[in-house]
Amino acid sequence: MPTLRLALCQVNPTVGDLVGNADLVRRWTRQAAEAGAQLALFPELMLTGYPVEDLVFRRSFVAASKAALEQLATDLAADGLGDLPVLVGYLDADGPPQVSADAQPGRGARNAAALLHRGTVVGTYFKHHLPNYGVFDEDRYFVPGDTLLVVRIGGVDVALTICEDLWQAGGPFAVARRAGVGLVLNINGSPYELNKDDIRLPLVRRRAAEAGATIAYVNMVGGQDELVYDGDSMIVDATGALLARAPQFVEHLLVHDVDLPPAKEPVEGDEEIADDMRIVHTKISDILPPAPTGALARGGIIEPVADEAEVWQALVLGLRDYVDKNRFPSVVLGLSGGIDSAVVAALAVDALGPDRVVGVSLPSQHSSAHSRADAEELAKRTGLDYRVEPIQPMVDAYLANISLSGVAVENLQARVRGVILMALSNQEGHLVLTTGNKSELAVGYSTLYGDSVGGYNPVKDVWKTLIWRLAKWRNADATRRGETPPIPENSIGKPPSAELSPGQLDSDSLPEYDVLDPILIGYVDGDLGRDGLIASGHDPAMVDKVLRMVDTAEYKRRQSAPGTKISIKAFGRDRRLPITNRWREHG
Ligand SMILES: Nc1ncnc2c1ncn2[C@@H]1O[C@H](COP(=O)(O)OP(=O)(O)OC[C@H]2O[C@@H]([n+]3cccc(C(=O)O)c3)[C@H](O)[C@@H]2O)[C@@H](O)[C@H]1O
Ligand SMILES: Nc1ncnc2c1ncn2[C@@H]1O[C@H](COP(=O)(O)OP(=O)(O)OP(=O)(O)O)[C@@H](O)[C@H]1O
Ligand SMILES: NC(=O)CC[C@H](N)C(=O)O
Repeated sequence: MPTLRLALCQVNPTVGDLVGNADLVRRWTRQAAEAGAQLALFPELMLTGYPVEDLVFRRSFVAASKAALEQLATDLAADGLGDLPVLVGYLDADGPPQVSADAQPGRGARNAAALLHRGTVVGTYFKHHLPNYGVFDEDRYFVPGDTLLVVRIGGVDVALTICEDLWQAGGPFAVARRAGVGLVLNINGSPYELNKDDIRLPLVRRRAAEAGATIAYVNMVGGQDELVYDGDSMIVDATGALLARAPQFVEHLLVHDVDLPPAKEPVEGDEEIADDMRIVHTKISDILPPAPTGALARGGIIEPVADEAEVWQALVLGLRDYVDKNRFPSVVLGLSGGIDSAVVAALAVDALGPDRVVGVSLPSQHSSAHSRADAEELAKRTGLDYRVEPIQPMVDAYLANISLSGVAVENLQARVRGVILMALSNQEGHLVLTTGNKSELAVGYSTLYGDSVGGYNPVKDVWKTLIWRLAKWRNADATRRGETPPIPENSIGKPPSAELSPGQLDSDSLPEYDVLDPILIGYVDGDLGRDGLIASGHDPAMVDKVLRMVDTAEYKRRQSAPGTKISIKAFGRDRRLPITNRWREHG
């Protein structure tokens, strides 16, 4: 039985950085070769990054992607790595964009994978199943492929597939069984969602059974605007046994020796028709690197971590990559002494280090002594750059010149804070972090152009009840490691308050968060209607109140900063609703 040493390269590409991404492939291919690999795999749209969105419509970008692929094949050979077959995702096109006036049926942009060997592209596969739900819009961009490519490597027949091909029954994996392959490669740009890693393994097992073959699944890591990729690359054999699994949220080279069935005829050039796909065979078996020597490569199996640890890592990576890939030197945020800003500050310090985080206390006449003390305590524990900028003189200057009362005065304070944070951003170059959690965003509990100012919101997709769980987990984790817990216990324990008027508490305007969040989760994440929410046990009057708040806050969400998606339905691209909308479920 042949053995192939596979190298799954779980790397972090950057959208649009064709040169940098190609360099990443060259560096990791070298490492794979040094580990004795016989086949190296890189993620979906590796060369362009993923998703490239409307860059697909730019012919110049498509041409650059194709040229970068050819150049990469040449460079790998020049690097002395040409003997190692490398599978890499890239953007291709065999016709004008689908949206153009000269569009041709069945042709256009392609989400593609190329097998590189000895300085040339020896095979190309076009993604067959295109995801068009949630954050994915691939029907807008790509034409589906209809051909399964089978390559013979080291005496094993290997089929190439891309991401969504794995998520739907039928199609490439069923066709792979008809082709009698021993191994299916699946390259991914699969964004993180809480619990998705629990879905992936059973899914890969089902497809392994469908194909009757081993599956090597490689996913990218890193942040891209709202999305964060968690890696979680793995190899599962035809019986469903998990052979190797990479850690989440870090770059990783997973090298593993896999025993595979020898190829049967047919060979190169033979074609069959199966389901709605053709099968094309390419034979490159004569040009393998020498068999690896020494000990067997065993990639190891990383066990999944607790939900809070997983979400924390996702938020840290999403923030770090947003800041670094957009080339910000540092971030700034307002520290109120409350839990949201404390959690965002702790995330920022974990992501960037304390020297790159500025925390500003912006007290007004309503700020309590404890909130100032808690903000200062957080700064001391984390070591971030702490400043105090009292806002009252600026608020008073407004009020001396314009007559305001009630909510207008409350919001003025939040807006003066926003002005100061944006001024510090302009003056010193920091990215402003905004701190509204998902519960607040859902019900519109924030001041437009006030505390909602900012370029990125690390907790945009985190329900308030999860914010508290994360804070407790992060502190406990620090204690376990013998470190100082970053978040003051006071900030975790005290009742939430905007402190915009005397004695104000969130609970004056909102239900308690342990009542609010389950209704919001049903309405937002679950798309339940009023009747469904009441049937699942919620009080009808409370449901009406909450739904009214959510429905009328759409305009605020549409203007809100992007933030890391961690749930099945994040505000923004996952959940799109009209602002002007008279449909109401509530009484
Ligand atoms: N459909 C629509 N399309 C576009 N714009 C629309 C709109 N409807 C209202 N507007 C505009 O929005 C304005 C109202 O929004 P906005 O000015 O934000 O004010 P508003 O939502 O009335 O008040 C903000 C609320 O958030 C609370 N808050 C503020 C700050 C922090 C926190 C916290 O979480 O701790 C809570 C605060 O106590 C207050 O209850 C209107 O005056 C109008 O200009
Ligand atoms: N006194 C303040 N100093 C600095 N920033 C503030 C102050 N008050 C509010 N902010 C900013 O506005 C955001 C929203 O204010 P809010 O009072 O809701 O605080 P929070 O941190 O969200 O905590 P909580 O909602 O639990 O009170 C804060 O996260 C913080 O970034
Ligand atoms: N890029 C893709 O095709 C991703 C789709 C797939 N459902 C996933 O989330 O992993």
